Amino acid sequence: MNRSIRSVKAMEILDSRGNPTLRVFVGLENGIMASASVPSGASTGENEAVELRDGDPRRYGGKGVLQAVNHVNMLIAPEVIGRDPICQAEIDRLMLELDGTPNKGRLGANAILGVSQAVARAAALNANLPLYAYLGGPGEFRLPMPMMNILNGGKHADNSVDFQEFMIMPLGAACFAEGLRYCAEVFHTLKNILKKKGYNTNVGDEGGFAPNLKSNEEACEVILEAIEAAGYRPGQDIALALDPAASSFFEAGTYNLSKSGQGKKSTDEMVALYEEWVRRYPIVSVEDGLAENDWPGFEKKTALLGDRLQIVGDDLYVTNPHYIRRGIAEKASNAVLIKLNQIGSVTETIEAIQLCRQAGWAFVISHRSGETEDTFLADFAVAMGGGQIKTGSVCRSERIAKYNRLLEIEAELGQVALFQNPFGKQ
Ligand SMILES: C=C(OP(=O)(O)O)C(=O)O
Ligand SMILES: [Mg+2]
Repeated sequence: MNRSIRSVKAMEILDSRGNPTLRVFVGLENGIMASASVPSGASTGENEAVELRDGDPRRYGGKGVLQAVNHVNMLIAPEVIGRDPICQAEIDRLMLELDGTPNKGRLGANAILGVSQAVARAAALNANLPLYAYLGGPGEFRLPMPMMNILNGGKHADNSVDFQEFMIMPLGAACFAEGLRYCAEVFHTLKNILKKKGYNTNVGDEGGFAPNLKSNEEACEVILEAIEAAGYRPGQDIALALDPAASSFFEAGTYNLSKSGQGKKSTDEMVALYEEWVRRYPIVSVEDGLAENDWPGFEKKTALLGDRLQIVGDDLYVTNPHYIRRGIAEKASNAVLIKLNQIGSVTETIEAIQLCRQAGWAFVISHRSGETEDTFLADFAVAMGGGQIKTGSVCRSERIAKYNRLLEIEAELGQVALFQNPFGKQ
């Protein structure tokens, strides 16, 4: 049966923050129909590919995406129709050429990524394979270790915490399902502890609690208390990971911890703070501990702590092979956060991951703070085999959808499913 692409159509839907985003449908001549939805960040890196928004204040305060929808329907569709969906790289390259800008500013990275992901899904359905098996091949059966955000601050929450994400990693769990259970139990225990201490238990954009704590340190301490109260050993069973998202509090050359009232810090003082925290708390990973343009700071931090700590670049690299190459040459970190919509196509995201593999660097597949119910990310994490995923807490359905998909994949893989501590034995 003819599997070539018969239709490409986009529509405007809402994401988890109630902001517009795209859903793209790709139909094949043989009747197969696939769709994919595009996420959206809040603490965005300045070099991310362009998320095209209409800017018309009469619709969603200017955040509408009808232009991007129109670009899919009127400009991309005529070029992609008739092509073979298994030619992912060719279709992605074609869209880049059609866009013609270095940052996808004409068509919009949201338009291009929606098509790119829907094409991958259509090809997987056509091959009668689950998406993870189509993208990863028969040798990929590693489930990712959750890096679960359970306490929010920064731009993701209206509270007194400067650092954006305090996460837990169930390093001692024997399988993904068990790891997810560890995390869910700690999440519920944390809620009770926060309540008892008189804090609110509202949640931030990714579903972590957003209490008005007295300091950033208190966030680590209350989570450690929850890990122990839930019956786990901090560091062995469950470790901590942070994403301060430091670009969001970097002002005029200093790190301004204004939400907590802890004052301004220089790069050296921030590095010293992380060194102290790594000694005090069982922290295994810090993402964006410094701002996106603080390359010398990242180098210093990696030289000092890189043998003990996973140092992840998110805003620093924006999933862009160009910046990842620079990071590898300058030893600016030892890991990369991977977000499909920062670069804007499946092929370029895989290229970014290839660079990490070649350098012996770790990579963490990540959601955005604005998500949809799409579970592409879960399959993608298994297919890429990096063994780590960041996809929020367990009280928001758009995040749980990814966890539930990973549970399905683990069950489907059965005996061959692999779940490993990415940092070796604790
Ligand atoms: C997921 C993140 O947040 P956002 O999507 O807002 O960039 C992050 O910074 O890692
Ligand atoms: Mg980040």
